[in-house]
Amino acid sequence: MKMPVFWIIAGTTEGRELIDELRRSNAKVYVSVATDYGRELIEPYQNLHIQARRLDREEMIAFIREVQPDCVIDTTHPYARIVTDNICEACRETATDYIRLQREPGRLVSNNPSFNANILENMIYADNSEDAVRVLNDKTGNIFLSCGSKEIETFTGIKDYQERVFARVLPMQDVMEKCEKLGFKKSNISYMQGPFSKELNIAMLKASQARFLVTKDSGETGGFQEKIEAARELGITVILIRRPEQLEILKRSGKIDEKEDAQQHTFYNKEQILQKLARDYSLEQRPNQPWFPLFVSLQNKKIVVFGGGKIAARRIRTLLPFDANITVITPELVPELKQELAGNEKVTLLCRKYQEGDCNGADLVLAVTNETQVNRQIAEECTRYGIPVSVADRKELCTFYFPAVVRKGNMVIGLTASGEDHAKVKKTAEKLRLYMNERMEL
Ligand SMILES: C[C@@]1(CC(=O)O)C2=NC(=C\c3[nH]c(c(CCC(=O)O)c3CC(=O)O)Cc3[nH]c(c(CC(=O)O)c3CCC(=O)O)/C=C3\N/C(=C\2)[C@@H](CCC(=O)O)[C@]3(C)CC(=O)O)/[C@H]1CCC(=O)O
Ligand SMILES: NC(=O)c1ccc[n+]([C@@H]2O[C@H](COP(=O)([O-])OP(=O)(O)OC[C@H]3O[C@@H](n4cnc5c(N)ncnc54)[C@H](O)[C@@H]3O)[C@@H](O)[C@H]2O)c1
Repeated sequence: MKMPVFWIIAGTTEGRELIDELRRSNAKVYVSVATDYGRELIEPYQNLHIQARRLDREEMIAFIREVQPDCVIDTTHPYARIVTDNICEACRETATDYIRLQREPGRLVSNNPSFNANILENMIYADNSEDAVRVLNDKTGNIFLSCGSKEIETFTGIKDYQERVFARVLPMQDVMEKCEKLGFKKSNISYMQGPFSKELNIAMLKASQARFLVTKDSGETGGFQEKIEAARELGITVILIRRPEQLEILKRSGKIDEKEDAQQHTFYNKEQILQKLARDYSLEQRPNQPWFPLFVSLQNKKIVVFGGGKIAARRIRTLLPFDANITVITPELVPELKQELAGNEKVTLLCRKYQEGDCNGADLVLAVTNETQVNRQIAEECTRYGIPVSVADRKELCTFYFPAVVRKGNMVIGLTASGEDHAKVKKTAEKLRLYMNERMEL
């Protein structure tokens, strides 16, 4: 059966969760994130291909034509409108299915009925930042912006903005420079990273003597509710910048024309989306299958081992009888092993840390350092060049498993529990060693 292919445009928690759900599936998963930081947040696995680059519309079209996904899953931020527009247009141009996964809009409800009445009375909807500025220019009193720095320049359109506007933005160099350049007073801008409690919101709104709070509907995990409740408690008017209209976006993907259909393309949680992917694109979750024992000659093959601790030592000892050329790259090596290896011309020791390119020319690689990030880089380098790699702290990154080896002469048993129970493998191997030594006449 054909393997389903998905292209996920990520960058949000929802996106990362979905990507993780596909780890054990039959799908081939392409992921695009905007930055290297976004890439680092994603746990790699074998059928996952990540690219960290902002694509424009034409590049998206080219990418879809190249990898031919069954559908494109847009998990970008609800307000990342330009990206969503581009994705939709690229889907329409290539006649590819478009699916949206996004955080559920924040619920403006509470168990207390007076809350709803109260907050709705004090709420003004704006279609976008420009619209919010228009509304605010008809009003007097201080304004607290909590809608990010991306469009903060629009708010310089507010009369007396240097006096009236207070803002809370992320503590990043470029954001600080931007705010200063736009002429905001230092004392009016708070550089802070969320999440923010209701109490903190109340304190900040009080300190700025705000009569208006401007916010986007960032959904429940975005601290939306805490802001709304703080505003309600202080009797402050909320200017709510609406989410870009879903229906309008979906129509542009060329995939729908009826309102009911819009619902079928938008999902608020991963369970719903996984059901759809199973139904429409034959997505299947695969149980963990046993790995096949492949016996290969290591004679004069080049094996590179990164790390020189307890585990690396155990594995090097296991490898020695198989007559490979072993290069060990590690700043430190356990002293007993150092002695054992001294004078062994099959072993080369390089006393330094891993460097990109070290795997070049290797037939087999063992990533056994105690630095997760380094092991991961080694795995990536090997995957790029098709070199089999075993990663001691992350079985998902292994393209082969290092087995427990039980040997007597040329009789070799390689043992693995398919990565599921290492302690059991060890115990079983010990029993087999005893059996081989005591009972086998070889
Ligand atoms: C067979 C053996 C060969 C060897 O290492 O020589 C081996 N692990 C052995 C022992 C062992 N490993 C671990 C413990 C601690 C106790 C425990 O977890 O119960 C013990 C027991 C001990 O050392 O006493 C911890 C551990 N292991 C892995 C992870 C990461 C993960 O699972 O993702 C973690 C968590 C690390 C952490 O938390 O940081 C991963 C792998 N270990 C593998 C091989 C590969 C699959 C083979 C299989 O099917 O098991 C695989 C998938 C990848 C690979 O490395 O190629 C060897 C027995 C040798 C013998 O006795 O002769
Ligand atoms: N698969 C297994 O059987 C198993 C069992 C237990 C632990 N582990 C995992 O294996 C890894 C190693 O365990 P250990 O007990 O040998 O650790 P350890 O701390 O004894 O040894 C780590 C070694 O890595 C080296 N190292 C550190 N940074 C390096 C770099 N940048 N480049 C090259 N070498 C570097 C150190 O010099 C040291 O020799 C850990 O990640 C551990 O979680 C695996």
